[in-house]
Amino acid sequence: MSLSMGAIADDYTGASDLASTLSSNGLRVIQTIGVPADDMELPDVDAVVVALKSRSIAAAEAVRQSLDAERWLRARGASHVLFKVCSTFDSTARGNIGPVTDALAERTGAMPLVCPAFPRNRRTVYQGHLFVGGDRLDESPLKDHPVTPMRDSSLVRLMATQSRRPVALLPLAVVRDGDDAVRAELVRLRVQGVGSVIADAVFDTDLEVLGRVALDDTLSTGASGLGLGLARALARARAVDSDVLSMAGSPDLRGSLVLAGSCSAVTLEQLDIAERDLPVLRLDSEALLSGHGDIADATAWARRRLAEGPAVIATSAPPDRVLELQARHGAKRVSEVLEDALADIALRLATEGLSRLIVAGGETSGAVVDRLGIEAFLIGHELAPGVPVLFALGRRHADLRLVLKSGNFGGPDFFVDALRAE
Ligand SMILES: Nc1ncnc2c1ncn2[C@@H]1O[C@H](COP(=O)(O)OP(=O)(O)O)[C@@H](O)[C@H]1O
Ligand SMILES: O=C(O)[C@@H](O)C(=O)COP(=O)(O)O
Repeated sequence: MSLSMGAIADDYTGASDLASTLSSNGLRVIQTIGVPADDMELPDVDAVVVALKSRSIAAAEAVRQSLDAERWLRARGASHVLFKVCSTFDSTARGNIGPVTDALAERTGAMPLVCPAFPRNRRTVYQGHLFVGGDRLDESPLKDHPVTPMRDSSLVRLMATQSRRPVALLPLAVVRDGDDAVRAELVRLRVQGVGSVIADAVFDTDLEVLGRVALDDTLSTGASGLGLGLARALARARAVDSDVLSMAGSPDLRGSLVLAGSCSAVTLEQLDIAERDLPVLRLDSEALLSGHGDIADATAWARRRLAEGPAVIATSAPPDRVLELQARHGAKRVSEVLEDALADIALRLATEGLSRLIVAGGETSGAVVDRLGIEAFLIGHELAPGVPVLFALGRRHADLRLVLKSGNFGGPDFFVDALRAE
């Protein structure tokens, strides 16, 4: 197996978002959880997306894991590697987008294009500013994210704060002039000693230009939009066929569990709507943090519901409640305890036999998939932009179908629609 491209994703929902985009744009794709063992047997694919859980860990550790993943991908023939970050550039002043991009770029002498645009989910970049729908990033709900609150929309500024290397902007006007104009501008920037280049992109056609040009170099950093550009360029060059699995099976909803740890405005609304049709248990986060919460009770509640149909368990809360809890217990501890609680419930119920598991939230999905010990996924069809059905591969939970939903993705009826999808 020689890969056309590889990708390193900084969280699990981000990885399945990218894998889905690569798959629906013509590549055969597999997603692995962590860097696979050297002897792991993989089907014949064009791209491997290595899912890490490195978005909010210490920068040095994120760099170490990413370099490990890169080594594995290059050893399997990937001449281009995409470092997949969030389309809302989730990161802190210390990283990890800058430090990881620097380390990967230095390994191969790359001057990566950096572009988190994902127009299908209304993330666009203009004059280096990131927009979420009609709002600048710093005025969007991402300003209240529990782990990585985003308080600036200038990607040049954000990247410059995190990176050791000079950062430049590739404006939309140049992208619109096409491949040759972009190539000429990149030569000029390289001569000036630029280390990475924030690229504007508003439509998929902009990302197609960026994808074609990015393949001249060894590395790029971006979200699924750049993945789309890369996949279309590779699929055209190699005429590969798309091989998307569909979610086979009956619409029997027994054993279908939804776990939500995302506190995004989108997930909160999806939960409110799901509650009209589905049994929803909202965990008492304060009780869990002060040691009085009972995971066994929640598991027993779900077990009873799952025998009849679907069940939803959530820790999700609005920004004022998140801040209160974090002020009392510390943000890191809150995240750890609540992610652990949902992961524990997932493991207990999966061991007894679940048919479907839908998880909302990137960090939360990471905690759950790690606890289940799943090694890799085949990518099925897309339920919503960036949210595919995943089929567990490997030694553990191989019959389980999963959906890992980024907190901000999916329409208002996502949970009910995802459960009903065949
Ligand atoms: N009630 C709550 N209060 C504070 N933090 C919470 C609460 N419920 C969940 N969290 C934490 O918020 C974080 C949400 O992040 P994540 O799962 O990545 O969602 P998203 O995809 O929306 O970013 C997790 O670390 C989760 O444990
Ligand atoms: O690029 C995106 O927006 C997603 O793929 C993603 O990474 C979202 O992260 P979470 O919101 O933490 O799931």
